[in-house]
Amino acid sequence: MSPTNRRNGATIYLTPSEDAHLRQTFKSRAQKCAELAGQPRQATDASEVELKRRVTGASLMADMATLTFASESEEKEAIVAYAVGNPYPPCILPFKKLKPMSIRELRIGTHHRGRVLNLRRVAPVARLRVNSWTVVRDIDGDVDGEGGVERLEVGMHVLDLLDSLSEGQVFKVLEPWFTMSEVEEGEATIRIEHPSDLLIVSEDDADCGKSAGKCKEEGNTALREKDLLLAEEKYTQGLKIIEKGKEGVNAGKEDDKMEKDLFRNRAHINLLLSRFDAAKSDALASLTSSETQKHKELDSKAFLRAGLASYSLGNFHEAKKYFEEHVMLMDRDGDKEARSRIRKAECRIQEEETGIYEFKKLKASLLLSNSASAKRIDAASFLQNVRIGESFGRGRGLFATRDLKPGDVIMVEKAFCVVFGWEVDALSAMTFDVRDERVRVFPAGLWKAVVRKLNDNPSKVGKILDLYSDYHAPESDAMGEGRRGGVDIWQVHDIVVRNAFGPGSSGDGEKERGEESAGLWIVASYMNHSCVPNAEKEYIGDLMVLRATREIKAGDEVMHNYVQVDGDFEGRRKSLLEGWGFVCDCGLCVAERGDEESVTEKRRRLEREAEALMDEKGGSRLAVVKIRKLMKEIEGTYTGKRWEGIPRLAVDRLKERMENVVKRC
Ligand SMILES: C[S@@+](CC[C@H](N)C(=O)[O-])C[C@H]1O[C@@H](n2cnc3c(N)ncnc32)[C@H](O)[C@@H]1O
Repeated sequence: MSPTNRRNGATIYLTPSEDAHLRQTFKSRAQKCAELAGQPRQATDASEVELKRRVTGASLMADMATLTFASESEEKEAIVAYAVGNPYPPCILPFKKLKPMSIRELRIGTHHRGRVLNLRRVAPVARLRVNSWTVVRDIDGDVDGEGGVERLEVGMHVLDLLDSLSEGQVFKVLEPWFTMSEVEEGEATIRIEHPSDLLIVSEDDADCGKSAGKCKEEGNTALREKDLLLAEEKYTQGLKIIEKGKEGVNAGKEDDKMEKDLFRNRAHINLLLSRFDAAKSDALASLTSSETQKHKELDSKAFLRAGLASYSLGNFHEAKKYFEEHVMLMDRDGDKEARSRIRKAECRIQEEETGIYEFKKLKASLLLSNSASAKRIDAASFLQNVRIGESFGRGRGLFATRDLKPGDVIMVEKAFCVVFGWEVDALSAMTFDVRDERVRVFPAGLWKAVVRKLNDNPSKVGKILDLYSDYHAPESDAMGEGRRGGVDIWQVHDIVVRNAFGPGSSGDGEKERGEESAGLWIVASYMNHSCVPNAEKEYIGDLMVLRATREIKAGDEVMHNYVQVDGDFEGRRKSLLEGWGFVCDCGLCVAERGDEESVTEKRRRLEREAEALMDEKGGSRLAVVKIRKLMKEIEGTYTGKRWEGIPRLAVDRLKERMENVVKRC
């Protein structure tokens, strides 16, 4: 083990003292929280100035865990760390059912279920790497002068939301959690982990006295200024005003036209924000179905937006249909770009149905470009050779639907989400899981990206939540009537732990940043592990290509290797148990488990002897003869019926190196 925090491939080594320190940090915080549980908060009103001073200074510091690591390490590289495994659900109650509470009512270590805090930010935001914090004041307190002031801390999924709050802006914290700070030891704080638990309230709502037209104008201005979130807010406000107007008697044709305009404009914003579900529904809601030339053009635009959204969601048949409608409603017979969109959708459909791809061209395009978008391949998934089914003793698994030969493509899958190591969002972190007290390296950047993608595209939530994880929903996490949306970040965490793949290095930038690429491929996630797999993965950008390495018959389970192929039995066993929570029962593990300790030891010793001879400089015929003899002896250690048809890894490893040794002689 290295004396410092050090990354080496996907591994981060900790010294025993760093490991102990990390555990101690998280355990003592949890202990302090338990000791103070249920106690009222200590009023921080008197120290509001001090709090504000600290928040300003804090932006210069790193997160506490990071800072501690960096000071113990001689290397500059620091690693962020945080605790997981104490899940709580996001607020699922309809907002109107929540009862307002004040800061003064907060109790330490408590999730204030059924309650809501109305707050105003009164200090800058100290943005750290996996936490941010600021100071907030009760809204009601502003009125009677007695409002409490408290620190508000947010986890990594809420950083951007907190950042987007302007000073003085009003917002709600749903079912607030009052706990011990992750940033400043010994401090109590309101803490938000689920993005849906922070609700930004626009100061003007449907009763603001503005017209919908004015909102549209303001939205258009915000769009020109590239403030997409503000533009979305303005168009939504306009739509609310129209909705409210419909309840009155004066609603007319003008409102109808304005409503369609607002939907069409918002569809554009939602496309830019990658909120494809909303972009599609807004675009379709904007359709006028009128025959006038002007309206046809507007509808054509709406179909284009719906098509682009469907394409991004991977619904290529639907995308093609919308692109065709777009062309049909154009006053001319479709421009070059419009026709090329239809062709692209047709190509994707063909890939889905035939599994025929231009792999060479795709690889070449990756080499030619270094941009992030180029690594996200424009291709469809081909999944027709596999089906998901029950795998005895292993939960669900992936099975072949037809016979496949070695080298055949089993499936091709486009990533649901990937964060490349050289992208700003990439972040590997250490987690301390309070459930099994294990410290793990975790692709935190991918976690954040998946949560964001799910919050932005609810139609994808079901598929992701169906993936395997150890997550057990806390009691109140049941789907209730009128349930608010909102992704449970803890559930997504546990899914990412068990299902993320590392698509390897994707460029020099990755090495510079020291972060690993990580992604989630939905169908591939159903593949179980075998130490003698019949499939291997290759990546072209974010496209996973899975090929058969052996003969596979229709109905056979397709399995790949979760761990280093040539790792020894004990190493594999440990890594599978700690990383994926199971004991492998593949032929190789059964055979190796059946060997006596002395046999395993003898095999290792002989292999080491052979390796030492191979390492000798120059190489001689005599060495070759000796190595061959040792290999024969190793062969002799594989005895018993259980070894029939099972690869002899020690011999295979030596065989691989032998060619070079023979060449040297
Ligand atoms: C990526 S998921 C694979 C799909 C999973 N079996 C399911 O039901 O969705 C990984 C999990 O599958 C199980 N698993 C995978 N390979 C296994 C094996 N060879 N034996 C037992 N369990 C296995 C483990 O629980 C592991 O954490």
